[in-house]
Amino acid sequence: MARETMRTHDLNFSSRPHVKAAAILLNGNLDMSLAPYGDHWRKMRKISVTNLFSVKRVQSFRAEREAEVAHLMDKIISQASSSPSEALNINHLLRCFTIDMLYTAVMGKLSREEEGRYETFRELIEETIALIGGFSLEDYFPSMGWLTSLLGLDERAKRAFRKWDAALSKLIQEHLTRNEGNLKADSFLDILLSLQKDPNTDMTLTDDHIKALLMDMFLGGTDTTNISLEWGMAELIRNPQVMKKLQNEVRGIAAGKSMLKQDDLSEMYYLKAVIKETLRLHPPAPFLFPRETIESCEIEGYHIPAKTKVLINFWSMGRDPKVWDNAEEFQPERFVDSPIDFNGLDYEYIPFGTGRRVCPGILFAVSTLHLALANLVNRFDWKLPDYMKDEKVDMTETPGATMRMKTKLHLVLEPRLWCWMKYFINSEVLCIV
Ligand code: HEM
Repeated sequence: MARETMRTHDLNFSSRPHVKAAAILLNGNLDMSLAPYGDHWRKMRKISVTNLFSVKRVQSFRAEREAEVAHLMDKIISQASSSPSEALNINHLLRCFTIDMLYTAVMGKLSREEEGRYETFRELIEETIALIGGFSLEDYFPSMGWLTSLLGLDERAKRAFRKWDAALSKLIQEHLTRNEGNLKADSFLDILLSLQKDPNTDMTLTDDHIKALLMDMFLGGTDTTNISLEWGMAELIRNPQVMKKLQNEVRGIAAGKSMLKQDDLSEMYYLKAVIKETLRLHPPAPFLFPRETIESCEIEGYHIPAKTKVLINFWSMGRDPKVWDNAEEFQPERFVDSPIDFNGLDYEYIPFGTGRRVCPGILFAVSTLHLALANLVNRFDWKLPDYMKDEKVDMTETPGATMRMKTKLHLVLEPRLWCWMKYFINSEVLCIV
C-alpha cells in the first residue's frame, strides 16, 4: 500500500494538510516542510537542495562537524571528571550537541560564548513541535475554531512565532554585523543572504522566507538527530554483544586515535548497519510528516477523495514480521551486505520518507549520526549507573510527532586510559598507543 501510494501516486500525495498552528508559526507557511505542494514549495525546495544540502555543501561542512563532535567528547570528559559518581544525562548532552551543530551550520563557526543560545532554541523547538504535532479539532472541523481560541492555542502559537521571529532576526542581524556585509558563501545564512541579493534568481527571497527556512532546519534537523543517537546508545547498552562488535570494528580502524574524522568512517560497515537498525526500530518521525492528496484517486480498490489527510505509519512498517525476521530484535547484521537503503527507493524502509517530499537533510543527518556514534563508542566504555544495575533500560516511547525515550537515558562511562592522559596532558603523541 505504501509503495502504491508513494510510487505510483507520488505527485498526488505530495501536498501537506493545512495545520493552523503551523500556518501561524511559519508565517503563512512561507517555509518548505509544511507548505502545500505548488510553486512556492518547489522554489524553496530547489534553493535548499541545490545550495544547502548538496553533497559538496555537506562535505564542506566536515571540519565544523568534526569540531562539534570533538566538543561533545570534551564535554563528556569534563562532566565525568568533575562529578565521577554522577551519571551523565545523555539526552541533554545530545540535544545540546545537535542544536550547536545546526546553529553552526546556520551561522558559520560558533564561538563558545554563543552556546548559551541552546536554551532559547531548545524551548522554541519543543514548544513548536508540541503545537504542530498536537491534535487540534479545528484542523479537522473548521467550525470548531472557537474551541481552539477558548483553549488559548492560537495565542500560544502567536507567542511562539513572536519569539522565533525575534531570535532569528537577531541571528540575521548579528551575522551581517559579524561579516560586515562581506558575505562569504559558507554557512546556510551566508548562502541565503547572498541569494537574496542575487538579481539572477527567479524568486524573491525576503527576510521572512529566510527565517521560515531556518525554522525548517532547526525543527527538522535537531530533535530527529539527537533522538536517533539516544535510541542507538540505549540499544547498544541493552545489547552488549552488538556494542562489543561495533567497538571492535571502530577501534580496529581508529588504531588508537582519540578522535575519528569523517575519512575514517568509510570502511565501518557495522557502524552504518547499527544506525540503519536504530532508525528501523526507533524512527524519530514514526508517521513521517503528514501528507494530503491533491486529487481523488483509487488505491487497491479504495476511493481516496481529494484533500484526504494521509499518515504513513513507518513505525509499524519497520516492525512488520512479514517483512523483517525477528522484527522486534535489534539485529544490525540484517543490514550488513544488504542493498536496502534509506534513500526512499526501498519502500519497506523509509525512515526519511520517500518521493518528492523525501527528507532533503539525509546526508547531513547521516554524516552526523555516523561521526558522533563512532566517536562515542571509540573513546569510552559505557554502562548503566550502579543504582540501575539490576534494571533494564526503559525503552518506553512517548507518543507524538517525534518519538522520544520516555525515561531520559543516563549512563556512566569508563574512559580508556589514553583519553584521560590526553585530557590532562593534552598531547597528541600519547594518544597513539
Ligand atoms: C535522523 C534524522 C532525520 C530523520 C529521521 C528525518 C526524517 C524526515 C521525514 C520522515 C521527513 C518527511 C518526508 C516525507 O514526507 O516523505 C522529513 C522531511 C524534512 N526534513 Fe528530515 N529527517 C532527519 C534529519 C533532517 C535534517 C538534519 C534536516 C535539515 C537540517 C532535515 C530537514 C527536513 C526538511 C526541510 C523536510 C521537509 C521536506 C519537504 O517537505 O519537502 N531533516 N525528514
